[in-house]
Amino acid sequence: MDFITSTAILPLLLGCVGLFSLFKLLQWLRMRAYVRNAVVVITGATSGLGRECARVFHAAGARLVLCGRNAEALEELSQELAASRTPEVQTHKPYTVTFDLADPGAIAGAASKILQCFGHVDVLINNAGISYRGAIVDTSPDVDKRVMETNYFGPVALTKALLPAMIRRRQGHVVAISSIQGKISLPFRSAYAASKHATQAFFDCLRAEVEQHDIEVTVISPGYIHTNLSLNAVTADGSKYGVMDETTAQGRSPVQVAQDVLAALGKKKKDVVLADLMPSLAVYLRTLAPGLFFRLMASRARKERKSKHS
Ligand SMILES: NC(=O)C1=CN([C@@H]2O[C@H](COP(=O)(O)OP(=O)(O)OC[C@H]3O[C@@H](n4cnc5c(N)ncnc54)[C@H](OP(=O)(O)O)[C@@H]3O)[C@@H](O)[C@H]2O)C=CC1
Ligand SMILES: CCCCCCCCCCCCCCCC(=O)OCC(=O)COP(=O)(O)O
Repeated sequence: MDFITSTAILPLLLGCVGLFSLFKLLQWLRMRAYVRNAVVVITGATSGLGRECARVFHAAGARLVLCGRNAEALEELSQELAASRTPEVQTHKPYTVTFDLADPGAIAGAASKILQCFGHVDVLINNAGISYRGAIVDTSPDVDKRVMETNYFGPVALTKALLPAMIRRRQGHVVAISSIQGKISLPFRSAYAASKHATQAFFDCLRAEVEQHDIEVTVISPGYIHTNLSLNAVTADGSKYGVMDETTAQGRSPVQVAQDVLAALGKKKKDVVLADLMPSLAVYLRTLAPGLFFRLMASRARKERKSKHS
C-alpha cells in the first residue's frame, strides 16, 4: 500500500510543481510583454525605488521618461541605462524631464515636455515623495504644505495634465506609490501619513472614474524599503532629518520592490500592499479593532517621546 501510495504521489507532486513553474513562467512573460515598448514615465527616478523601477522597466523593454529635480543625476542614469543591454529584449534610450513636483507652476510645462518625448504616455508611475518626522504641536504649516505639495498636489496635478491624452487614446495606466502609512497613521508622521491617505483616496476615486475609458489605476502601499527616504525626510522646522533610520536600513531591497511593482502592473492589480506581516496585520487591526489600534499608537508615541528625552 505504502509503495502504491508513494509511486502515485511522486508523479502527482512533480506534475503540480511543473504546472506551477509553467504558470509562473507564463505570468512572468505576460508581465514583461505588458511593458515592452510601452512609454513609462517615472517620477523621483534619481534615487531609491524610482531608480530601481527605471532599471527594472528598462530591462523589460519599456521606453522611459525619467523625471526628477536633479538634471545631472537624471542624465547619468539615462546614460547608464542606454549603455546596458538585455540580450533577449530590445531596450530604448530614456528621455529625461527635470522639474520640481512641489512647484505648482512647473507641472503643466513638464507634462507637455513628457508628452513630446514619445508622443504619448502608457504608464505614469507617481513615485517621487518625501517623508517627515516631527510632533504636530511643533510643526510649521509650511512643512505640512511642502509635504502635501510633493506627495499629493504635485502627483495629482501631473496625473490630471496627462489624463486627457490617455482618455483620447482609450489607453493608460496610472500608478501611485503610496505607503502602508496611506492606510494607517503613525505618531510623529502626521504630514506624511496625511499625504499618503490623500493619495490613496484620490487614486481610488480616479480608478472608478476612468474605468469607462479603459484606464487602469494601481495604488501600491509598501512597508519599509532600504532607500534614502529617512535621510531626505523633513523635520518640524523644515530642516533635513539626515538620519538613516534602523527601520529604513532594515527595509526591503528597492530592487525587489521594483520587481513587485512591475508584477503588479502586469497583473493590472488595483491595490497592492507590499509589506511584512506586522504592518499588513496593522492595516486589518485599524479596520477591525480601531480602539485597540489607537491604544497601541498612543503607547508607541509615549515610548518614542521617552526614548527622545532619555
Ligand atoms: N523607503 C521607504 O521605506 C518607503 C518609501 N515609500 C515611497 O516610495 C517613494 C520613493 O521613495 P524612496 O525611493 O524610498 O525615497 P528616496 O528619498 O530615495 O527617493 C525619493 C525621490 O523623490 C524625489 N523627490 C523628492 N521631492 C521631490 C520634488 N519636490 N520634486 C520632484 N522629485 C522629488 C527625489 O528626488 P531628489 O533626488 O531630487 O531629492 C527622489 O528621486 C516615495 O513616494 C515614498 O513615500 C513608501 C513606503 C516605504
Ligand atoms: C492582530 C495583531 C496585529 C498586530 C499589529 C500591531 C501594530 C504594530 C504596528 C506596526 C506599525 C508598522 C508601521 C509600518 C510603517 C511603514 O512601513 O511605513 C512605510 C513608510 O512609508 C516609511 O516611511 P518612514 O518615513 O516612516 O520611514
